[in-house]
Amino acid sequence: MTMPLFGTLCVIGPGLIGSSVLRRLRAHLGLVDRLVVADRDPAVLERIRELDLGDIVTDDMQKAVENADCVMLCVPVGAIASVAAGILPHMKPGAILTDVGSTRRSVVEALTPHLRDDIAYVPAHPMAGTEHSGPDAGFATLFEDRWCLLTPSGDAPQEAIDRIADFWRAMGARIRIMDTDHHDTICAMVSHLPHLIAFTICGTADTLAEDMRAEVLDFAASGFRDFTRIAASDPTMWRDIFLNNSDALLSVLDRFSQDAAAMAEAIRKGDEKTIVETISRGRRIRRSLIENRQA
Ligand SMILES: NC(=O)c1ccc[n+]([C@@H]2O[C@H](COP(=O)([O-])OP(=O)(O)OC[C@H]3O[C@@H](n4cnc5c(N)ncnc54)[C@H](O)[C@@H]3O)[C@@H](O)[C@H]2O)c1
Ligand SMILES: O=C(O)C(=O)C[C@]1(C(=O)O)C=C[C@@H](O)C=C1
Repeated sequence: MTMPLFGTLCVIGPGLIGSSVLRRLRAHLGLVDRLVVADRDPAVLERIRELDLGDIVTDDMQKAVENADCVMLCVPVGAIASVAAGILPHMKPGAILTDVGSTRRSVVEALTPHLRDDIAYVPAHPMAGTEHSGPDAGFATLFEDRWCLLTPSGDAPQEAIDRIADFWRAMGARIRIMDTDHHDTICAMVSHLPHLIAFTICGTADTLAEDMRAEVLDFAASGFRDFTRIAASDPTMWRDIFLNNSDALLSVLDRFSQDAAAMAEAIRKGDEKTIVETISRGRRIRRSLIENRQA
């Protein structure tokens, strides 16, 4: 790995993910020479200054990117293409544009018309996070042992792909390169559908409580608590994810609904074999996640 990976790195949107990257870079000196940090929210910038996570901290996106060797967009997926459109004309020739967005197809389609021939675009999605957001939520070890999914287009130069892969390895992540649609289907299944179910089940429990005029959530013990941790996540981020990965999400939701209906049918009929098989399969899968260090 050539050091530094980037002379100047510009991070736009230093929330949970962006500030975790910045913290890691502050903890492992030498990966980049200079950190420029930009956001549209003055309170976020103030916090980044207090935490000393940037060498230059600004709300001027165009100035922020002009000397950067790499610009990393860490804003919600619904804002990635418009922020990219605003900064691309001001980036220096030969620089790399990357982002950490949770969805790919619609973001790439909206962003591609703004790309320049002399800027490589290498999207990278770290499969790591928490239900918290903002600059105070980040931590330097967030990406350790987690997958980072790179989805470069066929036009992206290999050198830029290698550079972004090296960057995420330095964040502690394991790298997998995959196709855009493949990415969206996988993430719909393992990330977007669980969030949809978690948000919805909290509402279902709350409505039941209203209907029964009784406390329901007061008695939510660890099953409900563990299952719904992710329902505390940020509404803007998740609105954008659901709307930007709607086809893949609706398709896996449909599969899940069929499987849930099959389980309901087994319970209705008293079909013990199907019930036990479904539970045992779930248990096996959950245990294998722990063995793969992803849980
Ligand atoms: N939270 C997770 O678990 C997670 C994991 C992997 C990837 N991601 C992706 O990473 C990105 C950031 O997520 P996060 O959880 O760090 O979000 P966050 O809410 O913690 O931070 C987002 C930051 O972007 C800024 N921002 C929003 N719109 C902007 C705009 N138009 N111009 C400039 N700044 C703007 C906000 O002020 C905020 O500081 C999203 O695309 C998300 O899908 C999130
Ligand atoms: O662990 C959590 O709280 C997360 O929501 C992290 C999580 C996920 O669903 O796995 C959320 C969105 C991402 O794009 C990647 C990771």
